[in-house]
Amino acid sequence: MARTARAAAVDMLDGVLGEGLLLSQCEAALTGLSPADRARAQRLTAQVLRHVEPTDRLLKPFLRKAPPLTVLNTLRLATVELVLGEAAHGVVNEAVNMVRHHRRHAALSGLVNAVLRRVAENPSFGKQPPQRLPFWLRKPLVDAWGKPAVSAMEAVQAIPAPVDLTLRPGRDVGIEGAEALPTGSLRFAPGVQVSALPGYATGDWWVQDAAAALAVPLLAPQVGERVLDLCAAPGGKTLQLAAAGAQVTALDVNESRMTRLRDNLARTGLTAEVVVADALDWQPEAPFDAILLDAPCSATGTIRRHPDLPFVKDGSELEALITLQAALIDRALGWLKPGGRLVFCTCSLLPEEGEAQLAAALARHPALRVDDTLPPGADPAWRAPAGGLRLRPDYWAERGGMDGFFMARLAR
Ligand SMILES: C[S@@+](CC[C@H](N)C(=O)[O-])C[C@H]1O[C@@H](n2cnc3c(N)ncnc32)[C@H](O)[C@@H]1O
Repeated sequence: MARTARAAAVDMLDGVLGEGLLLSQCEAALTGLSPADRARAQRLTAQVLRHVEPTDRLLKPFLRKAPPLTVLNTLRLATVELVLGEAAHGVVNEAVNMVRHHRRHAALSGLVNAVLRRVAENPSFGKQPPQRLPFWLRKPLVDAWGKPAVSAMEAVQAIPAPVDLTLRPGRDVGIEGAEALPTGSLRFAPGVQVSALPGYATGDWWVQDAAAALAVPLLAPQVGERVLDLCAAPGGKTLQLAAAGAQVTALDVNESRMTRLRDNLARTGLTAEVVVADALDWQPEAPFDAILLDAPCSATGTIRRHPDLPFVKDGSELEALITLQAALIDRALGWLKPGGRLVFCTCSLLPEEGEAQLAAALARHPALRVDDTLPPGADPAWRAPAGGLRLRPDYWAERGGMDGFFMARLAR
C-alpha cells in the first residue's frame, strides 16, 4: 500500500503522544510524501493534537479498553476528521485499511470499523469544552488571569492559527484576500500557501505572527543606529530591524537556526552582521544604541502554532530558562550606550517569564525604568499593570487571536 498523508499523521501522533517527541523531531515520518501530502499530514496531525481530550471523551463509550497507541491514534485521526466534516466513507475506509495492513494490529481492523461507524452516526464533540492546557501550565495562568480568560485562550488554541505577514516598509505588496491589522501586519486565513503569494521571492514580506511583530516597533530602531538582535534566529525580528535601516548585529548560539537567518537575509536582500556565539560568553567591541532581547522561553504563547508542546513539555525546564533570561537581561544592559534602550520579550504565557522577570530586573537595577510608549496600532488595553505589554492568544479572538507574548521597553 502506498504511504499516505494519514499514515504519516498517525506515525507523528505516535511520536508525540507515545514517545514525547516534538513534531519537529518526527519529520522522518514525512519521507517519501509529495509536498502537498506532507503539508496535509502536518495539518491532520496538528488538528488531532488540538482535540485529543474531546476526541478521547467521544471515543470512550465505544471502547471497552484502550487499544494499542497506533490503533488509538488511527481512531483519533479519523474521529477528528469526521467531526470537522470530512466524508465518512473515505475516512472510515482508510482508517480500517491502515489497521488491516498493520503488521501487529491487523486483528483490530474490525473494531476500528465498528467504532468509527458509531462515531459517524453523530460526529460532534457536542457541548464539550475545548481541550484544556496541562495542569502545570493552566494553574499559573488561572492564578494570573482567572478561569474565563484561560478558557478563552484554550478556545483560540483549538483552531488553526492564521498566517500573518510582516511587510517590508516602502514596498507595495498589492496582496488581496488578506486583512490589514491595525498594527501593520497582513493576516491570511490558516493554510494559505505563502510561497505562492506575490513578493515572496523579492522579500517584500516575511511570515511572522502579529504579536511577535510588535517587539521591533516597540524598540523603534532609527536609521543608522547600532542595534543588537540578541537571540536572533531564525530572524523575523532581524529582518524588521534591518528593514528599518538599523545597523544590525544578529547573535544566536544555534548554528542551524542561524543558517535559516542567513537564508532569510539572502532572500530579502537585507543585511546584518551575523554572529554565532553564546551570549553568556560573548562581548561586543562597542556598545549599542538599542538591543532587542527575544529570550529563550517555554514558548507557551505559541501553542496554537505548536499544539505538540502541551504533550511534550512538563515545565521542568522553566527554572533554568528563568535564570538564563535574567542573566541575558543583565548582560544586555551592560552593552547599552548611556541612554540606550532594551526591549526584553518572551513568547510565553507565564508571568514568571514576563511580568515577574521585568519586576526582578527593575529590582536588580534601580536606575532602570520602563518606558510605556506603545507600538503603533497596539491597543492600550494590552498594557500590563506594572509596565510592558501583555499579549494573549485570546486577544483579537474574533480575528483569529495572536501568539502570547510579554514585551517591555527599558531605558536608563
Ligand atoms: C525565541 S527564539 C528567538 C526568535 C528570533 N528572535 C526571531 O524573531 O526569529 C530564542 C533564541 O535564543 C537562542 N539562544 C538560547 N540561548 C542562547 C544563548 N545563551 N546565547 C545566544 N542565543 C541563545 C536560541 O537558539 C533561539 O534561537
